[in-house]
Amino acid sequence: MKELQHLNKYFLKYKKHLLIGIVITIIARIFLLFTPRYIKKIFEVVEKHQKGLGESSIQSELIEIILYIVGAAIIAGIFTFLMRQTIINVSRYIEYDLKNEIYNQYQKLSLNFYKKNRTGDLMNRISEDVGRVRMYAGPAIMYSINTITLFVIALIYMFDEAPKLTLYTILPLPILSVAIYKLSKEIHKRSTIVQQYLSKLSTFTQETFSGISVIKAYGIEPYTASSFNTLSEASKQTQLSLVKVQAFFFPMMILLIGASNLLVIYIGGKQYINGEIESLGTIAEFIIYVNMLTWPVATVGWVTSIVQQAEASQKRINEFLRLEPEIKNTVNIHTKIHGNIKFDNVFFTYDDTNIEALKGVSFNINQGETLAILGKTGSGKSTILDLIGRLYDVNNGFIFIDEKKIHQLNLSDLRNSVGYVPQEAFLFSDTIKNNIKFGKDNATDQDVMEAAKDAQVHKNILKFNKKYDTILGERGITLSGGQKQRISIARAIIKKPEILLFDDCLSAVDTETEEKILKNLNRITQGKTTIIVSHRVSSAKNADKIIVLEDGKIVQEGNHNTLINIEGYYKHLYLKQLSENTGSN
Ligand SMILES: Nc1ncnc2c1ncn2[C@@H]1O[C@H](COP(=O)(O)OP(=O)(O)OP(=O)(O)O)[C@@H](O)[C@H]1O
Repeated sequence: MKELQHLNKYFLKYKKHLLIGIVITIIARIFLLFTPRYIKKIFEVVEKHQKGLGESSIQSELIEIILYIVGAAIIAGIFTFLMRQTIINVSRYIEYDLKNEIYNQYQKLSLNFYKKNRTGDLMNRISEDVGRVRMYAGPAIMYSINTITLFVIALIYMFDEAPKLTLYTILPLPILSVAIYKLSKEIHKRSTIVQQYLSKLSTFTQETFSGISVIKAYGIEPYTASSFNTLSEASKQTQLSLVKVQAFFFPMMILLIGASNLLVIYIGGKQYINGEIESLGTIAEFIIYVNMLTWPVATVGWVTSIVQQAEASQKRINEFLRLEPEIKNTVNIHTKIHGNIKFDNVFFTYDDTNIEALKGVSFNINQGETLAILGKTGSGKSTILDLIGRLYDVNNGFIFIDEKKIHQLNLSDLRNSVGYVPQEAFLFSDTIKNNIKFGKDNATDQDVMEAAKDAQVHKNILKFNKKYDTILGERGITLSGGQKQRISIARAIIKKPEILLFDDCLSAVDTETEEKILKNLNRITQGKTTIIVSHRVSSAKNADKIIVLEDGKIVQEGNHNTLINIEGYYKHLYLKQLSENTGSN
């Protein structure tokens, strides 16, 4: 129960609802327990009739009792409804709060966390694990209060009436409870395996459908179909094995209720014959008690297993909730960012791969200047951009923004001042307009259009039927690589940030469009600090400063005019691309 203590703060938050729920449960059970006692009274009235009491008085007594029974049942019904409305509702509130807590924590955690944990696992903890914890926060608590109330009140009545018969009646109940506990555990074990297979099946189908064009192009449909068959066959077997155990549940309940009923009739009958109990009504009353108590007793086993599952799930949830984000904001006051950037002997190694991506990189750019970074693939270009957005912290050396060490800046101010266009454009399944506005929520339609024009994608958008309201992604149209890149550029420039980072984001557009975009960027980025990572000299040639990286180190530094006159990577690339262009003209 240690892990579940995490929920105490929520119980405290909803204590009023819970207390009302508990009181309502107790009232509901008290009214429910009226029925057996009145049934006994009916027997007694009939017995009186046998002893020769007047017909009309018996009739009115019977009608009175029946009215009591109906009245008690209606009240018990209303309170049972309210019981679910309070306690189960609390569990839904807690489920909502817990999901939000986990989601907010996920958002705070750094990129490394996402690399170490699979998306499926993150999703499971926020959906299935929270679902199991909810079963503890609602149904488990409700059934426990229910059982305790019912048991205490019923046992008081029963002992008062016939102590010996009571002992015999409740004898099989602990056996039932233990049996249900064992069965619930087995059901849980098997349903976990069923769940695993279901998620394997959905991952498989999802991947197949996402990669359907590759599958069709390679003609491997029969192979994927047979893999699917094997997987679904295994899944079917796990389902069948689960159903087998589940099938035991009700027969076992019926068997044990039957055994208790038999004991009541046998022992009660003997006691009646011996004169130990006065009325046959007592036996009828006890049979109803047995039937009333069986389900709550069965739930003791069920609830125990729910609590165990919830404890295990909460443990998994707590593992993530206790994680401290690696990148933390330590500055609460706002910091204005101007855009002077300085790298001072920066070293950076990726945790998971142990790859040393930057080895003593130093450079600086003043506010409003443009820096181009070139270099072979894997030389560390994107890493520099990630470090400026503080997606990672450096291992050694310093990054200064406006003469302040980067970790001395308010993190959200820093990120709000950065417009980042990643190497692989990521667009949401939403309208084109919302994808562009993503960087600036309050942007007007005019702003969106301006940004799209500057990114040279406006004309393309107008060709779609619904123009800016065209839905992208799974539910909508698929864009070409170049169109995606340009929408991603529009998203960054609409923000009008102080620092713009372009990570090889013109690779999929033709050189003519590239030229136009660069011309627009030149205008837009006046006064803004811009870093362009590229493999093309055409993107770099107008930059105030160019650096060439090789294996995490700066090997060349200068501007276009100086670098084309020095032997090295830049001149080599320039000549190569020049000859390619003249060749193609
Ligand atoms: N998220 C990551 N986790 C682990 N290693 C990484 C990660 N990103 C990059 N690396 C490694 O760090 C090195 C530098 O990568 P980086 O992406 O900065 O290079 P790049 O110059 O931008 O390459 P490209 O031109 O192909 O985009 C590479 O060896 C790469 O394998």
